[in-house]
Amino acid sequence: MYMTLKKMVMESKFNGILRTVVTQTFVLNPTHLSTKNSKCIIYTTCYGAKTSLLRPTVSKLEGPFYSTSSKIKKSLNPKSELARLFEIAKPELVNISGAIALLVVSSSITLAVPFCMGKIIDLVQSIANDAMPQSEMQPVVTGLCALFVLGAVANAGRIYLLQTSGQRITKTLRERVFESIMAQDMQFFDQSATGELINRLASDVEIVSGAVTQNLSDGLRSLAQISAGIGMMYFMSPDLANVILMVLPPVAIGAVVYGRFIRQITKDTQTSLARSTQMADERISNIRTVRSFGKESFECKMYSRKVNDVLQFALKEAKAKAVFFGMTGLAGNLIMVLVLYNGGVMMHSGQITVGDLSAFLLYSGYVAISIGGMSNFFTAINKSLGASSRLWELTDSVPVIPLQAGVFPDNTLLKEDIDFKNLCFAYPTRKQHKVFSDVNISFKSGKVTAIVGPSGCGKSTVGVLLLRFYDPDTGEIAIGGQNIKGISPAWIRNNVGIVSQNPILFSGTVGDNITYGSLSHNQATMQQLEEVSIQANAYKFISCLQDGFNTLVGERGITLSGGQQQRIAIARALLKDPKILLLDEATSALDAESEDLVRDALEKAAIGRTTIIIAHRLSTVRRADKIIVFDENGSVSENGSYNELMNHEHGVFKRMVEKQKILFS
Ligand SMILES: Nc1ncnc2c1ncn2[C@@H]1O[C@H](COP(=O)(O)OP(=O)(O)OP(=O)(O)O)[C@@H](O)[C@H]1O
Repeated sequence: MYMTLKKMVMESKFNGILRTVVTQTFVLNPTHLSTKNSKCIIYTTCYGAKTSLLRPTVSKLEGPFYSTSSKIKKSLNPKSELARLFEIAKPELVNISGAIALLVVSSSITLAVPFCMGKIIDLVQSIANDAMPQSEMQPVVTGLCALFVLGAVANAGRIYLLQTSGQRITKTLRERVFESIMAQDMQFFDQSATGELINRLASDVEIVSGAVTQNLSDGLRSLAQISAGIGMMYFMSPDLANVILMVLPPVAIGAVVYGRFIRQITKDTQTSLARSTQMADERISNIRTVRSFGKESFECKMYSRKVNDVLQFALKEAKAKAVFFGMTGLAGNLIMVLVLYNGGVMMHSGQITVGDLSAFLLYSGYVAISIGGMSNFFTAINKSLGASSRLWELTDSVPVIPLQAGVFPDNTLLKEDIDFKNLCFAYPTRKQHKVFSDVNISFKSGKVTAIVGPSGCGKSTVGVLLLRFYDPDTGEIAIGGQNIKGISPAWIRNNVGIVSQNPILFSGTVGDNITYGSLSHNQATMQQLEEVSIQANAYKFISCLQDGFNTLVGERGITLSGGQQQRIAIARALLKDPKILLLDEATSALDAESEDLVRDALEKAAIGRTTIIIAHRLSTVRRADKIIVFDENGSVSENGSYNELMNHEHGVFKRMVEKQKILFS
């Protein structure tokens, strides 16, 4: 349950100093709010620029004080969908305004053409009847040419400004969406497909930014031409103009129906496009599995099915588009016929001149073409509303575990023990399956603790809870007695070095991958790189690579052996000099020599650090100071040193060791 405080006045003690904090509107999520002894304890980020833990000694909350997540969405997004859409163009307001000003210039010139043409036709007729000298024509033609050049320059300027603004909006929107994706809770990633998210970044963003720049400009031009064209028609002949207006109401009604349809179909198309991208992404990134099963043609068929879904939506859209554009085209042509017929009659009775009728015809041509332009604009805006609602879903969702909120405690806290107290937990996507029910375990500071147990008992879950990828349902995890819910997750992650069974390296160089562990803006000196590589037993092999630290590792580090990847991962983890080490069975699946090198590096790294080994094999735990044994239900069945556990005659650990027939030296 989220809460929004409209106004909060609060006195807080922070670092021993009493401070008064007043916030206007601010949103709390449930992890930030708890009550203790009837006093409100609020962990928040509202104090100054830095994140802080505010423990108010006196707190007074002034209403309204309301809750529920839907409320929050409303309070965060009071604007209409359309207003939100145009809000993303705000930073480009100057350029877009400039483009609109140039549009006014070029459209005015375009709209003046029929009027001038009408006058020229009447002038030509007068010259032909010898009522005027030929020389009258020259300044008119020269003036017209100058006007056209000005129109062309204005048009070019408009297009340049809009194109560049569109690209910048696309960039900003992509950044915003990517940032929102990066900030989401792990639960979000458990539920979302990578390909789908990539599709939002690539395709939805493009549709949205195109609509608020290029399409907006084209739409405004069409709108200006329709209004000015009709205005000029009224100026020249109100009777004839009235005839034309008969055609517009059915077009407007059709546009509303069509707009709604397009909005929905765009949502459906983008969703099914996302599904096909997701499928392609998964299969291409796992091509080895596909190939080893010989499933290439099967996958092609599956992909074909997915893109066929996209095609079906596209066909529906095409039908609607065809009807609507056919209708607007017909409306335009009807306008021309009506003008010709009624205008001809009026000219015959001397109500208008041939020049006026020609000008009127050109204006009706403009209006007809502009109705087509408006149809395009209308389509684009509605498509964009469909695509943008998928983007707002992402940017609006408030993560339950924010990346930064909470205190950054003094690093001396890291010298304290880590305790899991009365901990109950189930993964949010599998609520019915309890991984832990009332678990109590502790990790002694500076010591090595190994966790063993059958597959699926929750060993790795201990690590993800410590890293606050998820919060426990009840109970707490404390460092030095301080509940980590009040500590910034960033602080915890900065101080935990992780080496996992399958370390993921990113494409880039060896140096880039090690530097990824840096806490100072992704930067490291060559000396630092060398130091951590030596500690990780990686320096020797890196020096033998063709380009040393500048050697490219390929996607996911594919060009390196498993042992080399692990040692780079150890160097990466050591670069931030973590006080806590989380080793998720980092020595499995290696040959004996590599395993020795990795194990030696890890043993050196563990010295002086609180180390947690998630042991999937029992051979790795012998040197641990303490071993925690989980049963298949995630309960602790035993704990103690290796020798203590092996001395339990019918102990679980001893049975496990014997069962696996592991030989210890
Ligand atoms: N992200 C997740 N969403 C839902 N369930 C999960 C998730 N991750 C793990 N689980 C489930 O939680 C349980 C504990 O998983 P965990 O990975 O902690 O076990 P483990 O003891 O480390 O297993 P193994 O030794 O096989 O790696 C398992 O039943 C697993 O299927």
